[in-house]
Amino acid sequence: MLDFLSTIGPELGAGDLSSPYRIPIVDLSLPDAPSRLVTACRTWGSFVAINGGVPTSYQSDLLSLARAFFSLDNATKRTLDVGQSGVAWRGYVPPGVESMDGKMELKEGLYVGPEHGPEHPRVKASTPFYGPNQFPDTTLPGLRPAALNYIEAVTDLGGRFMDLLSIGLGLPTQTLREAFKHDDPVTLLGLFSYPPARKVTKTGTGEHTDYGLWTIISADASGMAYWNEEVGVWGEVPHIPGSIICNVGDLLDRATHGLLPSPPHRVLNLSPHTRIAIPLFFDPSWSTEVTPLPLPPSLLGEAADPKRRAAAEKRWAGTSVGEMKGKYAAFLTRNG
Ligand SMILES: O=C(O)CCC(=O)C(=O)O
Ligand SMILES: [Fe+2]
Repeated sequence: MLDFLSTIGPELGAGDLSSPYRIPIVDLSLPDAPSRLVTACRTWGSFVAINGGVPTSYQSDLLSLARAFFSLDNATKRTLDVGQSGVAWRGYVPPGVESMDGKMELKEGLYVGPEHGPEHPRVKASTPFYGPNQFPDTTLPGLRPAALNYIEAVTDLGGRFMDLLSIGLGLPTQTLREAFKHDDPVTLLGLFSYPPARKVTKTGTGEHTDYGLWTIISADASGMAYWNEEVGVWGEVPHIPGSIICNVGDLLDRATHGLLPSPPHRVLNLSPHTRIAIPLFFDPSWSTEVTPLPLPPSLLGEAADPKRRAAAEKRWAGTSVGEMKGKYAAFLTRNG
């Protein structure tokens, strides 16, 4: 893969709408949304959704409350340290702690999720990603309700993406929703702050792929780019207020026999302002038996094309989705 730093142009990071390589926009209110979504995912592994039905006030409220959270003093933020939450992985992550590519990242974060009380069977069983949230209720009481409203609306949207994808792949509408048990998805929301990079060598989030099915992102500025392996270019994500960025994760790549690639991506904030992004990681139910999807024969034929299959196997090698069997829970405990 080309190093993205060698492809950097003056427009990179500015979300240049005239760039020939940018992630396609899919208007979810139009009848051709299923086919556009599938084409975008097959080409880029990602798309920018507009008219998705998530109230724009939910996005803008949570983006500004997240910004307010990160401007709190360090001592206050550290009282919510993610380490205190154990396997639930909910709380504050200071800058420099997480790394996607082994290099120091500028990002700081607060992980939150749907509320699960102490009596929830998965909390009692110490299931990863289930457990109490750590919200700054005293200093920022609005953050909890804004995050919970946003999680609910975006989780619904994730299910809708599944339906559109089923239709676009020529399958009955409910196929993917049922295959991944999306009445009971595993979700986690990251609230992330990316200070200005100042140098192009300092990524906010280093190059990586996402593990699960979809990552669904609202952001208040540009800075995100996806790698297209076939063309060998970075595709910039245009910043359209009110839009929602979505990308395929490794599990959906594998479940679609490699037809929808999980794209390497990174965040590089070259603007002089801090960028806030709120990705929701949308995964199957914990109890899903994950198997490759029953795609129509024509698509299975395309996926079996030797060149395409070899590229897919290269992507899967060394990831937890390489061996596609067992419950979703087991995937997380394998190398991811
Ligand atoms: O901040 C973003 O826009 C996305 C971050 C990301 O890629 C991730 O957390 O997996
Ligand atoms: Fe990611």
